[in-house]
Amino acid sequence: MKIGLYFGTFNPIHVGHLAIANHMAEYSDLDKIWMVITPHNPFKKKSSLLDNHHRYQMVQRALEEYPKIEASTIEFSLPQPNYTVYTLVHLQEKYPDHEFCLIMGEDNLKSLHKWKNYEAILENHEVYVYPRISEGVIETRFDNHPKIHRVAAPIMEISSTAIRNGIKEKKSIRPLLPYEVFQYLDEMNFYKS
Ligand SMILES: Nc1ncnc2c1ncn2[C@@H]1O[C@H](COP(=O)(O)OP(=O)(O)OP(=O)(O)O)[C@@H](O)[C@H]1O
Ligand SMILES: O=C(O)c1ccc[n+]([C@@H]2O[C@H](COP(=O)([O-])O)[C@@H](O)[C@H]2O)c1
Repeated sequence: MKIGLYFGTFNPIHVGHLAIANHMAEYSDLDKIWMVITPHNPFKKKSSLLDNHHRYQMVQRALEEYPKIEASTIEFSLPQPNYTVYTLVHLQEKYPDHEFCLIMGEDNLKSLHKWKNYEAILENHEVYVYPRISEGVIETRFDNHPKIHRVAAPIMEISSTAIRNGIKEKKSIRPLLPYEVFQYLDEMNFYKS
């Protein structure tokens, strides 16, 4: 099977994430999408980060109606911070019959040259990149790269940061979250202080 790995902190998962995952599941050659919840992105501070378990619960609840998309906890048992190259090696050893591809927004492509062993990632895996409005430029080394494929997915400018800030400021952010995620956050009183 050809699996698209959609890595993220998902603090929390929002409808922008879901729209991308669904677009990839429906309009690409990928058989399945695994949303990999990252305990600790090497480029991000851990402050205001909910426990892995809660972020996983929200991803799982958001995906109940999407049979082609699954939540993956594979990084929970790997060393932190989570370097994607190690996760990919681990997954390929565990599932030798699957072909793993990466799904990322243009914002991540702009920093890919700073990722640990990014050359090894590109040597062994295809990368599907969808448009996302963000600062910075894409390194010329990635222009016309044979392993990097552009996907015309919709652009939805929503971020988990804006959602967390909105909740803190007592704004309604309800349309930005899948309903089950909104319910969970609200019941648990997350991000309110
Ligand atoms: N609105 C969106 N549309 C498309 N891709 C998105 C959107 N928000 C996040 N992504 C992408 O989803 C992946 C996981 O994102 P992440 O969990 O960091 O969400 P985020 O909203 O950017 O979070 P934060 O604001 O906390 O940094 C990243 O590859 C990121 O580029
Ligand atoms: O491997 C790296 O060097 C590396 C550097 C920065 C980010 N990543 C991964 O990229 C993924 C997207 O992160 P995020 O927080 O933007 O959703 C997440 O799984 C991070 O661990 C990986």
